[in-house]
Amino acid sequence: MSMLSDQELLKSNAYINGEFVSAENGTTFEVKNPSTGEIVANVAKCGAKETRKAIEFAKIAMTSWAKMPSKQRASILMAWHDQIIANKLDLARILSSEQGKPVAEAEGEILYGASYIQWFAEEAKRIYGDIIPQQSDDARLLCIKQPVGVVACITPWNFPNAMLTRKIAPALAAGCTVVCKPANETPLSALALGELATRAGIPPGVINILAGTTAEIGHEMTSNPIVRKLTFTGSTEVGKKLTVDCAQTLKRTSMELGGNAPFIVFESADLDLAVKGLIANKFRNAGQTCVCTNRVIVQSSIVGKFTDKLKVAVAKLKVGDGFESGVDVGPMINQSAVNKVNELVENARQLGAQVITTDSNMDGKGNFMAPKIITGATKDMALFSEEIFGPVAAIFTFDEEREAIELANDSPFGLAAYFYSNDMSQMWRVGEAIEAGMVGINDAALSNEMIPFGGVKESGQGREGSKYGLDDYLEIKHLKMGGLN
Ligand SMILES: NC(=O)C1=CN([C@@H]2O[C@H](COP(=O)(O)OP(=O)(O)OC[C@H]3O[C@@H](n4cnc5c(N)ncnc54)[C@H](OP(=O)(O)O)[C@@H]3O)[C@@H](O)[C@H]2O)C=CC1
Ligand SMILES: O=C(O)CCCC(=O)O
Repeated sequence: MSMLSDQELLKSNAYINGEFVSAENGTTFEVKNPSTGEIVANVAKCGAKETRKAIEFAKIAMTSWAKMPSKQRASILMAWHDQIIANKLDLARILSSEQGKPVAEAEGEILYGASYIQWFAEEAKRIYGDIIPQQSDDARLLCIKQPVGVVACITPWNFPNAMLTRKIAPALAAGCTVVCKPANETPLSALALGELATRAGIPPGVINILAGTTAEIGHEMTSNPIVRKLTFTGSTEVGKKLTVDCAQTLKRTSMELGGNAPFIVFESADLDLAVKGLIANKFRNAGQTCVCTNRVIVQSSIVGKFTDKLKVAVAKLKVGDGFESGVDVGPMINQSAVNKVNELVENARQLGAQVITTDSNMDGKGNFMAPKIITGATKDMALFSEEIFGPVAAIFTFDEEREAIELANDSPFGLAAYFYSNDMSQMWRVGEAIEAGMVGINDAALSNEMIPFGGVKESGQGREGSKYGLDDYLEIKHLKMGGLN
């Protein structure tokens, strides 16, 4: 990658115990640019052996990392944050070249990812215990919080930087050490974070990063008794499997899984605001985000007006290579993602929906897909219940508020939900009635490091970010100090 100002950030070996090492058998796998199909790097293909070693190094590193005063841990985390900010452009270029999203959007992700490190560096100094009112004169009752242990982190390809920092930062702040498996499509952003961790003075073994033979790595992570917690972001199917596997050694788990976000537009809504919110939310990362709108649910009385405004806005989106200026929508991650979205669109068309493809000569070229609006969508279509994960906005209609809530909640998922209304009592009623971990009211950009990110139902459990985010990485221990008389 010639466009990097610091070539040392492009790492292709695994980051284990502070060093970049090849796989024990020397094998590699290709990481390709989804826009061009070009090979960006050949990355060390690790398996069970390398994972076991990394876990053992993480265990050794934890003895001193957990004991380090929290203020010192915080300042090391801040040094890592500062390294990331100083190298944000190179990190964005690496991210865009392996994931495809426009470079400006990738830079946004780097800043977003770094914000979790800053937040948890601050929170590291606020891990308080408790003193419980005593029950007798001769004893005092206390609670202290301790790191849960070595943490395994498995992350997806859609946010190769931020999904990892959102896990590593709270783990390290709590005093845990980590072994991370980024998606094989996008390991380079993760490995660059390893290089910057070394530069920031994060001790060897505290962060380990490897990719390769997924099933072997996953099996070692879920079965090795040293690992005390697994945190995962990805599909519900894999999340369920990992949860079952972790049950054998009763590891704690945090699961950030698939969504099926409803976006309800009530007749009282500011339609321009709703369209603006939908465009930013639905087409972010080419629709490949678990909090992207999946079902646009619009009150019948305004559906025509809303759809007209949406068509105008969608037509302005430019599809293309993330390195071209002015591009809003990059490629899909790979051909199978394109095929999956096309199948959902075709299913809707066959069941009577109209498909409006905006005028883009990029549609169907390689991994590119032009944004689409589907009108006349109904519950029997697969895209009502399946995560679209692509740039397709499907519009369903309703007549009454009760119907909108029923449609929104008619899903096993419950991650994000959005609605637009200018009726204050409706805002409270609907906000409380929707089954989701996060609800945006007249706002569809929920994510930031200060809010608890996570879902209910089959969208997972646990919360990332916010003042609650450390809890997933801490154990509460009771100490009774007796014999005081
Ligand atoms: N909630 C979310 O943010 C995401 C949801 N999804 C949804 O999931 C669908 C499929 O996407 P996909 O990338 O396949 O998601 P996956 O859940 O398969 O992948 C997420 C991560 O889990 C890893 N993984 C997969 N199987 C195992 C296993 N048995 N043991 C350990 N790790 C494993 C993957 O490795 P690798 O891929 O490298 O082999 C990757 O690092 C998408 O279309 C979308 O609907 C996808 C990504 C993110
Ligand atoms: O899991 C995902 O799809 C990424 C969530 C992106 C965000 O934090 O908004």
